[in-house]
Amino acid sequence: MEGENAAMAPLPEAFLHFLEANGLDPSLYTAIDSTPRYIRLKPGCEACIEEVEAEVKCNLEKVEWLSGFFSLPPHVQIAGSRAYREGKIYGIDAASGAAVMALEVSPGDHVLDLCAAPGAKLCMILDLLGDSGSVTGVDAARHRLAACRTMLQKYMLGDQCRLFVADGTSFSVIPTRSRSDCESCESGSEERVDVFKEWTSRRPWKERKRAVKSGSPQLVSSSQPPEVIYYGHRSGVVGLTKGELFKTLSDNEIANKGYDKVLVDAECTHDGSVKHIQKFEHWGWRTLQRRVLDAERTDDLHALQLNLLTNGFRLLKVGGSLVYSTCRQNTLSISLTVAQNEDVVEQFLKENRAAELIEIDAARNWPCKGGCIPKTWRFDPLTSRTSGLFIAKFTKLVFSDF
Ligand SMILES: C[S@@+](CC[C@H](N)C(=O)[O-])C[C@H]1O[C@@H](n2cnc3c(N)ncnc32)[C@H](O)[C@@H]1O
Repeated sequence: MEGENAAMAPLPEAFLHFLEANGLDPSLYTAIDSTPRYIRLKPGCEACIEEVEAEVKCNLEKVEWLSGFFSLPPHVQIAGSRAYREGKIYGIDAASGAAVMALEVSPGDHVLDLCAAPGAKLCMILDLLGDSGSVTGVDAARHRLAACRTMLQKYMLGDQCRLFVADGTSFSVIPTRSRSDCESCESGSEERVDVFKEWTSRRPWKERKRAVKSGSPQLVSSSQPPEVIYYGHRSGVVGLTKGELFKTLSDNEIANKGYDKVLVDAECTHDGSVKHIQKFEHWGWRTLQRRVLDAERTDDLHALQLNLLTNGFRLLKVGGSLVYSTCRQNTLSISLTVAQNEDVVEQFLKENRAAELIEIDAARNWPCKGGCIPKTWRFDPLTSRTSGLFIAKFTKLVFSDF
């Protein structure tokens, strides 16, 4: 009820200008929210569709363009269902699923997810990876990454995964492709001390103390060293020394030993969901101006996104591919602004001569539209019936001066 009343109230002039400047239809904000909810079945759990339907008392509609995905009415809650609690289904928007599919993960790939928490895409990548390869998840928010660790455990996906609390704009840890990657592993038969043992959930007192000290949720800064908060026994961490795990390589070495695939699912701090915008009715439109439309904040966000994309690309090996996406879990997002998407892509291409924008072939069958620059794509919430997403894919060319 509250939502309906707010949805009918007129939008302030400044916000309308903002939408117009970004080619966004104001009806996004006046329409009643009818975007469906999506779930993804855990591979192997195909037989539980009827069980879920019975529990949530509605039919699951197969998403024809995205394997393993189903839509259900927006009001249906899945969190209380047995299938969800038992790790047979995931709650993940279909557009987010498309971003993962654009990566074209193959068995054996070493994948970096630079803004990984809370982990819906990371889990999907792991489900696609098969028995070899690894996934490295990085996030600057410790509490969010801890939730991601819980998710890995719930869905029993942690074996080939490692998680780092770190600033993605300066993160530098490369994948362990083989034991011979770290020369000292081969050095003689003397016993190696101080190596990472099997991961255990029992935390050493030092780490517990640090967590208590850090108190309220906060983001790590680029000056803080990365901290590994989880690693599976086939993630390439067990048996390495700290020095080997955090060894820094030159950009030339990374060109051979970097990640095969990188996902930069960049931060978009502004919550532009209808529900959030409606809150400004209560807080006042001046607050909206300050918190959402403020040019300085938008510039900061643009710089963060560009830096995340640039560092993700630095960690990619030559011939590998990187997907850049901006989306929100909330319905009807203003993450589709030009500043957060095409502008970032354009500036990145100008500054990185080894980067080439490439086609996402599968997108031709998705309910998305071309972005403002060729080969980029937008899931418009109104027409795609998803939460909205911008997506671009790059490859790394051989270039002598990167
Ligand atoms: C859009 S969310 C990612 C959603 C995630 N990929 C998923 O599928 O669940 C963006 C994430 O970026 C993280 N973030 C923000 N600034 C960051 C930074 N400098 N380095 C790494 N992560 C950052 C936020 O903590 C947030 O979890």
